Parts: sequence; structure tokens; C-alpha cells
Amino acid sequence: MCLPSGFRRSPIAWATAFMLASLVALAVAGPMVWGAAADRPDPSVVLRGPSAAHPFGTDGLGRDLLARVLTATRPSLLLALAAVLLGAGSGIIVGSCTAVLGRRGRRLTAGMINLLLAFPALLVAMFLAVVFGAGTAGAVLALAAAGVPGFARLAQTLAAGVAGTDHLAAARVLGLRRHRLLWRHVLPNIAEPLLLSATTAAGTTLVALSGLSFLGLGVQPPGYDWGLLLSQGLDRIYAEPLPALAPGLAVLYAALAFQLLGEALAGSVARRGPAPRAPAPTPPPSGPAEDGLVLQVEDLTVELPTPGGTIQPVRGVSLSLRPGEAVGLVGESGSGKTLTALALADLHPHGARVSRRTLRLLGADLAALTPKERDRHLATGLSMIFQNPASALNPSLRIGTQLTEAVRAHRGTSRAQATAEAADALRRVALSPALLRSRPYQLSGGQRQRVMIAAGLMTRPGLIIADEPTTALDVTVQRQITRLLTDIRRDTSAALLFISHDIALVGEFCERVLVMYAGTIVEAVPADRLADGARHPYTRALVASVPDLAADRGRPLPTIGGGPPDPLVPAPGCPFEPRCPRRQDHCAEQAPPWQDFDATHRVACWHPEPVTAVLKTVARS
Ligand SMILES: Nc1ncnc2c1ncn2[C@@H]1O[C@H](COP(=O)(O)OP(=O)(O)OP(=O)(O)O)[C@@H](O)[C@H]1O
Repeated sequence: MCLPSGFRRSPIAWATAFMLASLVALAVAGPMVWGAAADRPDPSVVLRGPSAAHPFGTDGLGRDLLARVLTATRPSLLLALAAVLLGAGSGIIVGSCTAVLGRRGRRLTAGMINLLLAFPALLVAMFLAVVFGAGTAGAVLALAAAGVPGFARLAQTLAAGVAGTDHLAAARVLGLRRHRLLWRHVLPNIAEPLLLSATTAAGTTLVALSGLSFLGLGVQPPGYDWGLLLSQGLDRIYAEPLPALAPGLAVLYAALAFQLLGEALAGSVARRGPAPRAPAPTPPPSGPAEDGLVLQVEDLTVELPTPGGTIQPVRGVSLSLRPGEAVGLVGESGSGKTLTALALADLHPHGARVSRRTLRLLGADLAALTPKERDRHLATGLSMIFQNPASALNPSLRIGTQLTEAVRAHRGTSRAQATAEAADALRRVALSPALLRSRPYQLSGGQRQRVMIAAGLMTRPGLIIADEPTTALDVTVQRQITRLLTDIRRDTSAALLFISHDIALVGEFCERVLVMYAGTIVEAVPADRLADGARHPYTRALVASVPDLAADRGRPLPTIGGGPPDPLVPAPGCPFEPRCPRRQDHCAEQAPPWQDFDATHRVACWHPEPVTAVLKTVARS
């Protein structure tokens, strides 16, 4: 690990470095320099106290105790480190697996971790040391096993944070296998705190290992470590304290060094702040279906359990997209846009129940596919661009790795070929291929979003779902990204589902607009009719609330009064009824039927606005 400047300047860090260096020097040189003296018996000086020749005295065979304490540095440290590596490694793998396992696997693993954590680690270690048999191997294995639940819990908690990130979702949508998700997207992002924890654990494991040797369960004579030397010195501690104190102090010194190292590293990481956030890559080409539709969804419903009961944030959504078409999905915050997109990509939250009458992507009925086939089809046919490119990119991987990962996994493309394709993809989004070697934090927000788009292009998808892809960007960069998406649609014939709060942007950029309210689509309208031809009172209210440069600045911006309905109390009628200026009594009693004005314009409303009304121009400055 590259130590940050804060670490290098800290006096504690210097002291820690000195302590660790001295331990390493003793572990390396100790057996060579003092090994012979440590093992040489001398009947003439049995059980002697400290003297000039033997500063710490001698043991029952006349061996020099100072030499034995110094020589014991190597086995004591190596055995403790072996136990930590084994325990931490196993625990981290078990715990981090929970981020990529299915619900059942995750619950089972979490349950096992909880169960094992109920037992004190030291008692478990002692019990296992007896079971494995007194000796060095048994003690190391016992301590490693006892450390597994603690590391598993820590890794599970940290991995849960990564599990919800956009970059893992992006990697999932690309159909990466679980082991790849684990090694490439979960572990690198939780490695730092785990390393800090393992450093601290090395100290406690050293103490525990010495304890086992002290109890006769660890290292056995003629071998020895500090714990065994302590045990041998204890017999005569009242007559000669130094033979017991010296190995005890050595244990304390080493444990303190590890503890300080952990704290110094943790402190410098905290000072440095959070790690920069970062994307994911892609698989093979897909073409439009025979019926000419890229996507056809009917009656999509998502149910979610909440503390107050089950809610339906998405209810009966139907939509279809043709090749090269851009369709906007707009609506207030919480109207269900993102959940709709996530359900389409099979990325809905755990616990959600998704049902639909039809879901066809590029001609394939997803319900008829096996889970593996479905994952692959989604990975190759659909690409998602998330709102925040900083969190949608994996911060620990280079751009090149993230762009090439999926094509290599799905198509078996060679590294060189995948890199060439990634360079092409970057050129297509007007970025230099030199960025392949960069990491996400070295890029600007606009560059990151372009990288996300390039990653999506690598699979040559038939459908791109962009969920608020420009919200985190400034207006100039927003323009560049929307132009880029338009060029991509024109060049690749990919269909685009563009999700946004920004009805003005969607009106300009898409051909059709779907307006969502309280989990349902309430109007489908051609974009060129949005400004003055929308028929649903909610769409009109959304359009009217767009700021207009020509508007009187002294007057407050129009807003839509009231709030969306409580999802826990679904009403039988039109969900917009309580806020609707055109409501009538029956609106609250019965859901409105769809009214088709023509093939592209339909509205779910009992009393649509008349066509003659002329609204403000929906245009951005
Ligand atoms: N995991 C979840 N558990 C419970 N409720 C959720 C969950 N995810 C979303 N919701 C709820 O579902 C509703 C729809 O959420 P969704 O994120 O799809 O809305 P949205 O229209 O995309 O909003 P925004 O524009 O703010 O992103 C919201 O009320 C939200 O609180």
C-alpha cells in the first residue's frame, strides 16, 4: 500500500515503523545470529539468574534465555501471520460472497455467520485446538477458524455497501459471473478496511497464539515460541521474574506494533477521505426482433415490501420501443421511473416481486428463458447508463479493464482485441484512447459519463436505458451527452429509453414521451406535441412548471399543488384526481380508461384537456 503523506509525517507512524523494522530484522536474523546459543545446553549454568554472560538468565538445560527470546521472534510472528492470513482470507471470501449470492444463499451465509459470532473467538480457538490436537498446526488452524466469523461479518457489512452501488449493478447488467463480480467489483472496493482490520488482528492473534502455547496447546518442545517460553519461565517467576517477563514483553511489543500499524493506517485513510468513486463494461451484438420491436413490455408491475405493508410503485406499465427510437420517461420524483428501468433490466431491489404479461427484448421472451440465458440475453442486448457516473464506475479498476471486461467474459475476445475495441468505443464518444490507462477519479464528470456510454456500446446493445444520465452534469456537458446519444442511435440503430425529471430536455431530445404518475403511465405523447398538445392535466401541469426565460420574473414559478398518493393506500380511481383541476366525482371511483387520439398519442384520463389550449413553448435556453 502506498502510504499517504499524513502517515509518513506522523511520529507514531515513525515509532511503529521502527518497531516493525526491528521485529522483521529479528525474525530474519535472529535464528542465524542467536540460534546456536539458544539451542546449546550447558549443565554448568542450569536455571541461573541474569548475569553478564546470560542477561536474562538460563533455562532448565542451561540454554541462554535472551538468545531464545530473540530466536523465538520468527516462529511467533510467522505462526500468528499464518493464522491471520488463513482466517482473514476465508472470512473475507465468505462475507463478501453475500454481495453476489442470490437471496437464499445470502440469508444462509448471513445466518451461519451470526450463529458462529455468538461464540467467543478465544473459547472457540481453545476448543478447536484441543479437537485438532495440541501442536503448532492445530493451534494455527484453530485460531484461523476462530477468526473467520469476525472477518466474514466485517466483509459482509462492507460488501453490502458495494452491493447497492451502480457500478455493481452495471457489472450485473453486463452479465458478469459471480466470481468475476466478487474479484473485480466487490473485493477491490472493500480491501482497504479489511487490510486495516487484518493488521490489527495480527496483534491479537499473536497474543492468542502465545496463550495457546502457554497452555500447552500450541507450539510443543523442542520447538518454542514466546508463549512457551513464558510458560517455562512462570514456574520460577517469584525467584527470577525476567525469564517470564522477557517473552511476555516481547509479545506485548509485537502486538503493540501491529496495533499501532493498524491505527496509523486507519488514521491516514480517514484523513485522506473517501476513495474516489468509479464504471463497468460489456458482451455480443444483438439485432431487432422480427416484429421490429426492440422492447415490448405489457402490464409490468413491481411490488415491494415496506415496514407499513406491500406497495406497488410500478403498476401495469406497458411500453414498446422500435430500433433507433428515443422514448422519454418523465414524471415527478418517486413516480416509479427508475424501478421500471431496473425491473426491465432484472436489477430490481432484493425483495421486490416483478410480474408482467409480456417482456420481450430483441425478439426473445425473457420469461421463456432460463435464468442463465436471460442474464446473457440482457447482458448482450441491453445497456444501462446510470445517473451518477462517479458511482457507476468501479473506482479500483482502470478504464481499460472496465471497458474490456464484459466482452472478454462473454465473447472470449482476446485482451488485445478487446483493448482495440475499447479504444474504438472511446473514440466514438470523443475521448482519447489514452484514457484506457486512467482510473475514474482522474476523469471529469462528463468524461466519466462518456466512459459509461462507451462501456455500454462495447456490447453493441439493441436497447440503451439511460436513467437521468445528465442530471449530475452541467448544462454544457448535458448538451454534449444528449448529442452523443443521438449520434449513437443514428449510427447503431439502438433504441433509447431516456429517463428524466426534465420534461423540457426530453421533449427536445426524444421522439415520444411517456408520462408516469404514481407508478402508472398516464399519457403517451409525441414529443412535438408535448408543448401544446398534451391532454393529461398532469402532463400539462408538468409542462407549465418548466421555467421559461420569457416569464415574468416577479411571479412565482407554477407548481403542482398537493402531493402524490400514499402508496400504502391505493385509491380505486385516477391517482391524480386529488390534485386535478378537471376532476369530477367519478374520477375518484373508477380508474380512467385509455383514450387513443391516434397511433402515437393516448391518455388515461376521464376528462382530457381540450386540444385547442396553447401552452408555453417547452424549450430550454
Ligand atoms: N428498495 C425500495 N424499497 C422500498 N421502496 C422503494 C424502493 N425503491 C424505490 N422505492 C419507492 O418506490 C417509488 C418509486 O421509486 P423510483 O426510484 O422508481 O422513483 P423515480 O420516479 O425514479 O424517482 P426519482 O426521479 O427521484 O429517481 C418511490 O416511492 C420509492 O420510495
